[in-house]
Amino acid sequence: MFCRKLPKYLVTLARSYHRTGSKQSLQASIAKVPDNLVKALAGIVGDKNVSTAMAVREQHGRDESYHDCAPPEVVAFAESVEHVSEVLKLCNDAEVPLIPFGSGTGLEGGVNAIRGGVCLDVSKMTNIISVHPEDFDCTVECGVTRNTLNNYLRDTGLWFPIDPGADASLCGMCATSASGTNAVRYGTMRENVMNLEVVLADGRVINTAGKDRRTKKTSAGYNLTNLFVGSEGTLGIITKATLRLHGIPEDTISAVCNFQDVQSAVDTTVQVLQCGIQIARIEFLDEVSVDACNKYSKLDMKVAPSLFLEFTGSPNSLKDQTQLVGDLVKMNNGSDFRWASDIEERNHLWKARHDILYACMALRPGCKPYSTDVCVPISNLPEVIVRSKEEIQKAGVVGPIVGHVGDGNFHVFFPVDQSNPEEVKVVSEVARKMAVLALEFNGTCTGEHGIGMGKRKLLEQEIGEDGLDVMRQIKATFDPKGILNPGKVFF
Ligand SMILES: Cc1cc2c(cc1C)N(C[C@H](O)[C@H](O)[C@H](O)COP(=O)(O)OP(=O)(O)OC[C@H]1O[C@@H](n3cnc4c(N)ncnc43)[C@H](O)[C@@H]1O)c1[nH]c(=O)[nH]c(=O)c1N2
Ligand SMILES: CC(C)C(=O)C(=O)O
Ligand SMILES: [Mn+2]
Repeated sequence: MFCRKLPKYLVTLARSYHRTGSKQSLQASIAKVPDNLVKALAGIVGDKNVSTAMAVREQHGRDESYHDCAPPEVVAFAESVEHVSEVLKLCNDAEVPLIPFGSGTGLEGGVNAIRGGVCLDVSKMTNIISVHPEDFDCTVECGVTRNTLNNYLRDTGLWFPIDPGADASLCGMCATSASGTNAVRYGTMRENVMNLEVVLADGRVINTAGKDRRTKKTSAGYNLTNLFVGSEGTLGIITKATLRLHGIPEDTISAVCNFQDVQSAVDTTVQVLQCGIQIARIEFLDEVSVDACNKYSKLDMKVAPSLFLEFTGSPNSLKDQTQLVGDLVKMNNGSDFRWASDIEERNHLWKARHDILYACMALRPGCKPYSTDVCVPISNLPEVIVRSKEEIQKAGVVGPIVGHVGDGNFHVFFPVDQSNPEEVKVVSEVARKMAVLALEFNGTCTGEHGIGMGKRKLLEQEIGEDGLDVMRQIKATFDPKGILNPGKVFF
């Protein structure tokens, strides 16, 4: 059976672990922890659910980003909220870092165990607990991915539209406040989460909106739900999410068109939104991204700044929307409107869009993605994109631009050779300048990928010293011993 009270020597080890300054002494004390901790962990989750094998640790010590792998000391797989709660009590008592792991598709090094400790993988918790079609909501366990949920929902005529491209876990998506190509129509995770079950650092289990509550609105006290959305595993482990569902649209048409320059494409986007057109998706690709996309996804688009569009609704509303958008495209000298109405053609187009990260990496085989993620008010978008492109060109690096431009959000996916520190430095500097530019234009350094390890300095610039102090106080309230994903969001 699991022993809840930790042996005294383990507690002492854990304390010295926290006090040690140098990396070497830190590692030395970590190295002694696993044998005992592993035993205690196995007592909770079972032998088959604990691993110290290097291959498993390495798999869990990195996400899809360029950040160096930082393997945890141990990986434990939870199968229930009780497991999560007991593991947290154990780590909290021993003051050992604990890093939640969803599906590892993050882009800011969120799962990297930069201070060692235990990785708690929650991907085995895959129950879809309830679906209420008449109320447009569902409740899922943390390991359910968005594709699994949408396959499950297929016969109900409903779907969960938040779509970060990757088949991420839905609670990982809560943890990073993910969004993607559908946000212009449906919002982000923030607007689509109604309640969360969260295990706190000391093992207590709370429901952020109260147990079993699933209302469309609430004014009951502080908004704990949205405090945990975007908390990146630093405040608690999300074990269940109650999510809003939406009706699958009656009809869908997609289109691609291209422009003479970046400015015209982005101006068109701004005008579409300012006209109040309820577009389902509007994505920008610059000529470098289009070229990458053509090569990787076997498309033959004109290599020019382009918009990928999607319209949904009744046949009549589709007619109105497409006509109006067509006029705006023409007004901005856009051309080559290509429609994709049959499902295969549409799927191919959007698959190409979702594969863009890999398409950009294929421009320089062996490189890892360094992704920027700034977001600005839509009216500032044309200037920020144009000036960002100038910075990329000045630095002489490959920097394809792809944007959820309907939200004022865009990325540069720099393929970066991690083994070349000079190159990493140049790319980091362009990314930093872009973020600072976005801040000057009333924007944020991250629209959807989160702070993780890569944007901690920028967070201070964005929120200000006092704002950051309040965030630290919140962290200390939820996690007084600082065991939850240490070194993320803050230094
Ligand atoms: C090809 C491709 C394309 C995209 C993206 C990735 C990739 C590989 N992403 C990024 C990514 O999919 C997104 O960050 C997911 O929300 C991460 O979910 P995971 O389950 O993989 O979390 P992952 O395991 O990577 O963890 C991410 C962070 O959340 C924490 N965490 C995970 N599960 C938790 C839980 N249950 N409780 C508490 N904390 C938890 C982790 O500790 C970590 O800090 C993205 N994103 C986006 O917003 N828009 C986009 O367009 C894209 N596009
Ligand atoms: C590829 C990922 C990082 C993304 O955010 C996107 O495609 O929009
Ligand atoms: Mn994105």
